[in-house]
Amino acid sequence: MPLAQTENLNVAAFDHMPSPEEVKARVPMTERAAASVVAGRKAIMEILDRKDPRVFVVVGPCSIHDPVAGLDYARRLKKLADEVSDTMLLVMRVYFEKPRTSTGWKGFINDPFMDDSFRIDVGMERARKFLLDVSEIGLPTGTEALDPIAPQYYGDLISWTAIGARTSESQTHREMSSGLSTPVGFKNATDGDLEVAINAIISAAHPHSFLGINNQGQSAITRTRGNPYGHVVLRGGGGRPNYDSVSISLAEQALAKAKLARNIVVDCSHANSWKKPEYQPLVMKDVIHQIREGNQSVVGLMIESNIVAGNQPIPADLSQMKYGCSVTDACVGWETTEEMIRNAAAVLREAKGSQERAA
Ligand SMILES: O=C[C@H](O)[C@H](O)COP(=O)(O)O
Ligand SMILES: C=C(OP(=O)(O)O)C(=O)O
Repeated sequence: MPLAQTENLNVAAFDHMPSPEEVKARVPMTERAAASVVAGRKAIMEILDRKDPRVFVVVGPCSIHDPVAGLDYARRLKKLADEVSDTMLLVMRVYFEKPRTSTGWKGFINDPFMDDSFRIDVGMERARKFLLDVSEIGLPTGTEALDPIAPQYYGDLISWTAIGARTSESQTHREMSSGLSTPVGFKNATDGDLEVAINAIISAAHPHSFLGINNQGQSAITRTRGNPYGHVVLRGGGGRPNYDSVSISLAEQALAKAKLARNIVVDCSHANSWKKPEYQPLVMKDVIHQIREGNQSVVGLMIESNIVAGNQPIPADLSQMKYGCSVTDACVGWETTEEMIRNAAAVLREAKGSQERAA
C-alpha cells in the first residue's frame, strides 16, 4: 500500500527563487549607496541616543508600486531634506511589503506586475534596485519588515525598520528584529494596545536563535546579538488616536516602568488620522507643538505622502493608473508634504533659537 500523502496538500507549486547572494550580484551595493545607508543609520541612532537633537521623519508613499514615480518623489524629497537638515532628518518611506487586514495587493515584492502573477523573484530584484537608486540619491530609507526572509535580500540598503501593528506581537518578527542592522520601530497594536510594542522592544533587545536563511539561500540556524535600538511607534487604534499629550505621557510612563529609553515616534497616519490624509497635517502640527512646549520623548514622526493626494483602486488596465498616486492607503500630496515639513522645521528652529538664547 503506498503511503497516504500527508504534506503540502494545499501547496500548488514551489517555484525557483534566486538566493540573496544571486540577487545582490545582479544589483550590487555601491560605495555611494553604502555611505548613505551608514550615515542614515548613524544619524537615527544618534537621535535615539540624544546625541543629535533633531527629529527624524519617515515620509513617503504608503507603498511603492511604480519605481519611476517613486524616484521622482525621492528627488523632490532629497531637496527638501537638505533644506531642513538643521532640525530634521528626512528618511524616505519605502514600503514594499503590505500587511493586509484581510485580502488585497500585498506589495511590489509580492506582485510587481499587479496582475496576480506573483513574480516575487522579479519584485525582489526591482525592489533592491529601487532602494539602491534612492540610496544613491543620498536619502536614507525606512521600510516595514514583514517577511522574515526578505531582509537577507535588501536589508543592507535600509536605515530604519518598522514592525507593523499587525505583527508587533509576533515572535517571528521580534526574533528577526533582534538581528536587524537598523533601529526598529514597533507599532502599537491595531486595537491601540501599547504593551505589545513594549514587550517587542524587550524581546528584540535580547539575542535569539531561530530558523532563517543565509546569504546562499540555505536554511540556517540564525543566531542574533539583540538589537538595542528598539522604540515605539504610536499609530492610534481601537477607535482612538494616541498622539495627544496625555497618550504620549502614558507611553512615557509605560516605557519608564519597563526601564526602556523614552523614545517615541508618532505616525501621523493610520488610526491617528482616522486614515483621512487631510488630518495628517493637524497631527504633525500638534506633535511638533508638544516638542516646542518641552516634550523630550518624541524623536520621530511618520507621514504617508505621495506626489498626488489620495489613493486609487488598482485598475484592470494598468495604463489607466494615475501617476504618483497611492494604490494602498490615501496619502497627502507633495505640496502638503512640503508645507507640513517646512512649517514643522520653522517651529523647531524657533524652539532651538529660544533654547540657545535661554542657555
Ligand atoms: O498602511 C497600510 C494599510 O493600512 C495596511 O496595509 C492595511 O490595509 P488594509 O486594511 O487596506 O488591508
Ligand atoms: C501597515 C502600516 O501601518 P500599521 O502597521 O500601523 O497599520 C503601514 O505603515 O503601512
